[in-house]
Amino acid sequence: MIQSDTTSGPRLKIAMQKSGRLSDDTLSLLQASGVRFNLQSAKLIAHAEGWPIDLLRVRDDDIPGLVMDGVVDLGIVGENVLEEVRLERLQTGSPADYQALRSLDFGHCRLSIATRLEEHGSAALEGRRIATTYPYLLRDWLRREGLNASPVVLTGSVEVAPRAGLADAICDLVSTGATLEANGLREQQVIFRSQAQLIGRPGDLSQGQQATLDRILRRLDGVQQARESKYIMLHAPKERLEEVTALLPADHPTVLPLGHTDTEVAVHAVSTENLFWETMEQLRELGCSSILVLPIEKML
Ligand SMILES: Nc1ncnc2c1ncn2[C@@H]1O[C@H](COP(=O)(O)OP(=O)(O)OP(=O)(O)O)[C@@H](O)[C@H]1O
Ligand SMILES: O=P(O)(O)OC[C@H]1O[C@H](OP(=O)(O)OP(=O)(O)O)[C@H](O)[C@@H]1O
Ligand SMILES: [Mg+2]
Repeated sequence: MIQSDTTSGPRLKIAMQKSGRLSDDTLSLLQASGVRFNLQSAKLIAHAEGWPIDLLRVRDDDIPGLVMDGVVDLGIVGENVLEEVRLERLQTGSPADYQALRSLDFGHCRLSIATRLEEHGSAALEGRRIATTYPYLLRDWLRREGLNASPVVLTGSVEVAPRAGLADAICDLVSTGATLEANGLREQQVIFRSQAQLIGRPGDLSQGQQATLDRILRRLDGVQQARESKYIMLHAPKERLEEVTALLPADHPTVLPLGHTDTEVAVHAVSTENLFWETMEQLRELGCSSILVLPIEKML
């Protein structure tokens, strides 16, 4: 049978974390791109409404391998897990290739070595035991630093290991630092920085799958761009217009006449950065009024 449209042929399979830190942001991003799923909590697979896309909801640790083995076409996963699995697979001789498609600007965290408050510096790690869920990333860093220390592999509750006498230090994810503080630990060294990534399997997709992916990527870019942008609106005195536009973080503001006055104009601009309070105050000093900074939902 000849398949001529993008809705026939193999569907695009995307793996995402079923339940955890990345789940809500992943679903929100897909939803903002117009890809919606009717999720039933017990089900592993969900079908997108009106798209040839299936969503597989799994443990985040399984996502890189599913992509690298070509079991799914796309995956959304933290770079920390991605790199850990890639290093492990390189050592065990399993397929470890993938395509990095987009950094998604959520799930920001860092993998850090932490010791008890009274200890200082990474030199103190020589010959010590370091508890971690990321032995491959840790060993890779120790090798590059020329340090001899022994990873103690734990699957959870890494932060209690020093208190429990299981290790002298830990190597774990940090975001706000609250977990370290609550456990009397001090962050000594960041060894890896991470955010969520969209990755693709190695090899070519079918024509229809590629068309679906291209469409999603364009929309994701639009969502990301919109999230980073603001719509600025204000009324400006005509005679200070040049000074006003020079202050705006935007290239080509639109200038419109106002019905009720000849001395003022409306200025509208899309800015790729936020408008700081200081700039708003300077605009006020130039005689601007009704200064609004609005979020943008979509951009194409
Ligand atoms: N405190 C944090 N702040 C921001 N992002 C984080 C934080 N902790 C983890 N992450 C990111 O979110 C990912 C998932 O974290 P989570 O704690 O949900 O994983 P998990 O417990 O291993 O889940 P799973 O049950 O899927 O294996 C991490 O691999 C990391 O990329
Ligand atoms: O620096 P903080 O903001 O305190 O974040 C760090 C904590 O967040 C993650 O755990 P999570 O809360 O996801 O729970 P888990 O360890 O049970 O997965 C990570 O494993 C740390 O324990
Ligand atoms: Mg996990």
